[in-house]
This record gives sequence, C-alpha cells and structure tokens, in this order.
Amino acid sequence: MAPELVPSLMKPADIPVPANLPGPAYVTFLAGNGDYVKGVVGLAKGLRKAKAAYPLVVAVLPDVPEEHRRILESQGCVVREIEPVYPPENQTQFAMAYYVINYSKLRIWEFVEYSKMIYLDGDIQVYENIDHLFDLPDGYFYAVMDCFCEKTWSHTPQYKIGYCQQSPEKVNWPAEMGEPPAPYFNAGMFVYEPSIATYTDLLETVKITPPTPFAEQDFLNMYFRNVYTPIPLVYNLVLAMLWRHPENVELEKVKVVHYCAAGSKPWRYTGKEENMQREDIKMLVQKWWDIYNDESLDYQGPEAEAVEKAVKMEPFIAALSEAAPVQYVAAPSAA
Ligand SMILES: O=c1ccn([C@@H]2O[C@H](COP(=O)(O)OP(=O)(O)O[C@H]3O[C@H](CO)[C@H](O)[C@H](O)[C@H]3O)[C@@H](O)[C@H]2O)c(=O)[nH]1
Ligand SMILES: O[C@H]1[C@H](O)[C@@H](O)[C@H](O)[C@@H](O)[C@H]1O
Ligand SMILES: [Mn+2]
Repeated sequence: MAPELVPSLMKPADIPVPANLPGPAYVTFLAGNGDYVKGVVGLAKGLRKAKAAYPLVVAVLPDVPEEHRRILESQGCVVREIEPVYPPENQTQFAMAYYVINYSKLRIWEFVEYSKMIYLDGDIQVYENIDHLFDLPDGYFYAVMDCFCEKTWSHTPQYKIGYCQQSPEKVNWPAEMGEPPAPYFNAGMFVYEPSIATYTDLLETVKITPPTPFAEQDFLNMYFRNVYTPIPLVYNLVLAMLWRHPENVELEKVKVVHYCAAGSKPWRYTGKEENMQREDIKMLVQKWWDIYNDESLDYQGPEAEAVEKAVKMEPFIAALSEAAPVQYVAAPSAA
C-alpha cells in the first residue's frame, strides 16, 4: 500500500485527531421505552444545527428497545449500552423514585475512548455551539449552579428559609445555621474527563453512600465538591430561573436550555401546569419543536458528513498553499 501523504507544514494543533486517539464527544443518557427518545433525537438535531464538531454518544440502559436504538443511530448517534447502577440495597426510598435510575449515569466515566465529554440530559437543547467548553483546563468538574426555589427542593433547609445560591442576598443564610451550603450544581449538564480510576472509585463510593433525594446529582455534588467549578448559566438554563431569578437571566444569550421544570418537556407539553402559559416558555417549547421537526437537520450519513468536513477545510488548505508551497512527507504506513 502506498504511504499516505501529509503536509509537513501543519501546526500540531491543526492536525485532525486520528480516529483511534481519544477526542472529545457529547454524551447523553437514555432509559426505558418511553418518550425520552424524542428528547435525544431533538438533542442530536440541535447539536447538528449548532454545528457541533463532535459526536453524540447515547448511554442506553438494557431496557431501551431495539427500535429506539435504531432511530438514534439513524440520527448519527453512537449508541453504547450500559448496565444499570443501583444505590445501596434497600435504601432507594431515600432518593426520589423518579431519580433513582440516574445513578446509572455514573457509567459514563468508563467511556475512556473519549478524552473529554459534555454530558447533557435528554431534556436539554443546545441552541448555540458550545464546543469551546472542551478547551477548559482538565482536572475540574464544570457545571451550572442550580436553583433551590422549586417545590422539588421542599425537603431542604434552603427551601424552608427561602435561601437560594442564585440570589444569596435576598435571604441571608442565618449564622445560627452554620456555614451556608457549598455551591451546588444541576447535574443535567456537565463537563468531565472519563477515567477508569475515577469510574472505579465512583462505583466503590456510591456503594457505601446512602441515597439522598436528588440521587446521583447529590452524589456527584458531594464527590466532586473540591474540583467543582461553576460556569455561566447560559450553559444550562434551568427554566425555573425565568420566574425565580429573572434578573439573572439574559434569555437572548442563553446557549443551552434545560426543560426540567414540571410540565415543560416539549414532547409532553400541555400548557396546563403552573408557569407553562408564560410567553417565554411557549416560545422555548416552540423553538424545540422547530428543530425536532426540521427534516434538513436529519443525519445525512457518513458520506455527507465527510463532504461537509472537506468543504470546511478548503479555505484552510488554500491559505496554507498560498503561504508556502506545500511540502509533503511520507507518513509511516499502517500496513
Ligand atoms: O424515563 C426516563 C427518565 C429519565 N431519562 C434520562 O434521565 C435524564 C434525567 O431525567 P429528567 O431530565 O427527567 O430529570 P430532571 O432534569 O428533573 O433531573 C435532574 O436531577 C436528576 C437527579 O437524579 C438528574 O441529575 C438529572 O440529570 C437532572 O437534570 C433525562 O433527561 C433522560 O436523559 C430517561 O431516559 N428516561
Ligand atoms: O435536578 C433537579 C431537577 O431538575 C428539578 O426539576 C429542579 O427543580 C431542581 O432544581 C434540580 O436540582
Ligand atoms: Mn433533565
């Protein structure tokens, strides 16, 4: 086989990562045979619209039907089956039933064929490119701070006294209650590095950690407390922010929307629940549907993708050959 030719003038950072070396990727999680698959299809199309440069991996539990897996693959997703993770035996009653399944998300630390990943819930939509988050320094856990004001938080002291880390000046944390709670992130979106050492330790630690209401979200907050680095809320707009802390939200700057408020999942939206008749909510639900229904955003297959990449490279190659005549060196043959 003839040796491949590569231009010797490429700077190391410009050389595309070879397919067999770990590169960045997006990852989401899918459980069951219900309608969350729609959320993931929407997300795949949203990432395509935002021209994300990296694939979307879907970590699926064994109960995701074959038909849903095929839909995801036909949308260009990489489907990876994971085993469920259960919290310590007979203690699941301490976590909200609805959230128990999310412990399985811990398996995504095992995906070491990727160097860095952005996890996104299936009820998230990406409206603007966020690939730059992959350039954040390694060794930290990046996520957006949560809001404590919705009823889902009613079991906590924060909720009871009306304290929220999003506007700590509104209700001060009383001195007699000790230190205010450490910064707490919403686990619907985060940037992390897969690692077998971390994965093994996460699974060992979860086995000896009593479950708490927000399940893996509480657990991840505890586990990564020393490396947690908040990022701006434009990277995960928890919808309740719109009515709980409107002064903190600049909606036109938001890149990532998390449809987590009760009644806001676009594919289940009826408009009946509290706050669901707000104009901003109706607009965001419509925006989600516009992407979901846009056939031009359907995956066109690997050939179309390769052509698009080649077109993107054209100006770069033209500039290179203008700057200096391209010299080619023989790359070592894989054969
Ligand atoms: O039947 C289901 C339920 C959930 N999911 C997946 O699990 C994710 C989390 O569920 P929700 O988005 O419905 O939950 P919330 O956004 O209200 O939950 C938040 O709190 C949870 C606590 O367990 C998790 O941390 C979750 O990532 C975080 O966004 C979904 O997006 C989806 O990716 C499914 O695939 N099928
Ligand atoms: O992860 C949870 C969930 O998204 C709830 O819907 C929201 O009210 C909470 O703030 C959050 O912590
Ligand atoms: Mn969610």
